[in-house]
Amino acid sequence: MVAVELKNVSKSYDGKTFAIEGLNLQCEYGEMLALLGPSGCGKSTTLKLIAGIERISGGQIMFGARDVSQLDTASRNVAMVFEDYALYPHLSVFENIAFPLRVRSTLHSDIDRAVGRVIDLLELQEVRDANVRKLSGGAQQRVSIGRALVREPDLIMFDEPLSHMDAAQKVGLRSEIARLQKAAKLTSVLVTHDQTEAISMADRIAVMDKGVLQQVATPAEIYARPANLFVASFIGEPPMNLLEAQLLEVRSEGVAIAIGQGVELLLPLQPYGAAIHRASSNKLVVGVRPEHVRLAQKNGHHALVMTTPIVVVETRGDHDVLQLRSPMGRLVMEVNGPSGFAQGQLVNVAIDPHDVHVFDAQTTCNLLAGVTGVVTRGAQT
Ligand SMILES: Nc1ncnc2c1ncn2[C@@H]1O[C@H](COP(=O)(O)OP(=O)(O)OP(=O)(O)O)[C@@H](O)[C@H]1O
Repeated sequence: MVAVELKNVSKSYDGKTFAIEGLNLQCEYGEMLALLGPSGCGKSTTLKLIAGIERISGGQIMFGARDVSQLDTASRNVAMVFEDYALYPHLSVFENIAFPLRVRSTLHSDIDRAVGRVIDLLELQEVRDANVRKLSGGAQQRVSIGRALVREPDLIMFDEPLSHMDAAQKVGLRSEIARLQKAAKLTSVLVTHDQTEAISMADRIAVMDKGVLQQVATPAEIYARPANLFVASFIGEPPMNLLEAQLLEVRSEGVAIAIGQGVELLLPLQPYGAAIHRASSNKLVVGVRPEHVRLAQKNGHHALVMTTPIVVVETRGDHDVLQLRSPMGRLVMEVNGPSGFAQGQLVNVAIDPHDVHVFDAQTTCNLLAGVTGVVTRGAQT
């Protein structure tokens, strides 16, 4: 069931340019939806429009069957969790969480019960009466989540909630928020520029660029089938290799394309025999994720093997990232570490046509976007 729906929503601050344009988006009950994109893509504006902090310039915002487009923040029952916690530094954990209820003049006994329940849920019993200033960043953020939860909001919005944390705190709180969100079936919107955060916490991700929604899907779907070149290059670390290519011809055994300096690759007829007709010209872009550039196996049956020099070796602990100068163009590949590879060494790499993504160079769309029944590694649509 749809909890929040944005119908053709637009927002212009200056009456000339649009910070948000024609946004259609739904968040289901109990779902965590992430708004993900680079700085300036419009995710904070979208959050403010949903919360009622900013007014829409066009379209409609629905909470269930209720049109809230013209309602102020107080009438929307939305709670916010900010990156800087926004706690009252002179108050205890208990009093910070109780604050929204005290403002509403809730009965003392009801406050004790409601705050106690939230403190249990967040496992803050041991620091219940401590001053929030004495807590770690992670614990402070849990208190601010508690303060949001105690109001029993219809929607909870997380605005870059982990930005102020160090790497270890991030990992812990990421899974903690995800656990809470699932346990309490919180309908929530997460705003983040960090793909790891979105992928690890959200049920679905809405990727935005320049105020326009690029794709909304589960993390697995987005990874396996990015809708366009923007999503392909934004999701994945190291980013997907994107190589210029050309359509040669459709043959009985596959769709022949030439990549870079004429390296021929035969794409499988199913699904490319039909999908290639969606291309607006013979100019294509082929995407290969670094983990899909593999070391060729001796006596292996590979569709495409290239011998390429290693230009750079980047050691990352459990894996190494190699930069290669291949006839296809510059390629980044990921191998298990420590790999022992060195700069200048020649390496035989293989690419499986089932692993590649093919985009229309002009429209930037994935030729398989919206094509159903195709099994891509990692996801089935
Ligand atoms: N109050 C405002 N007045 C005028 N323009 C604004 C205002 N807030 C945002 N904008 C503009 O709207 C566009 C979207 O900004 P927004 O802050 O929503 O993006 P964002 O993705 O959240 O970026 P960031 O992560 O940097 O906050 C940008 O071009 C920004 O300059």
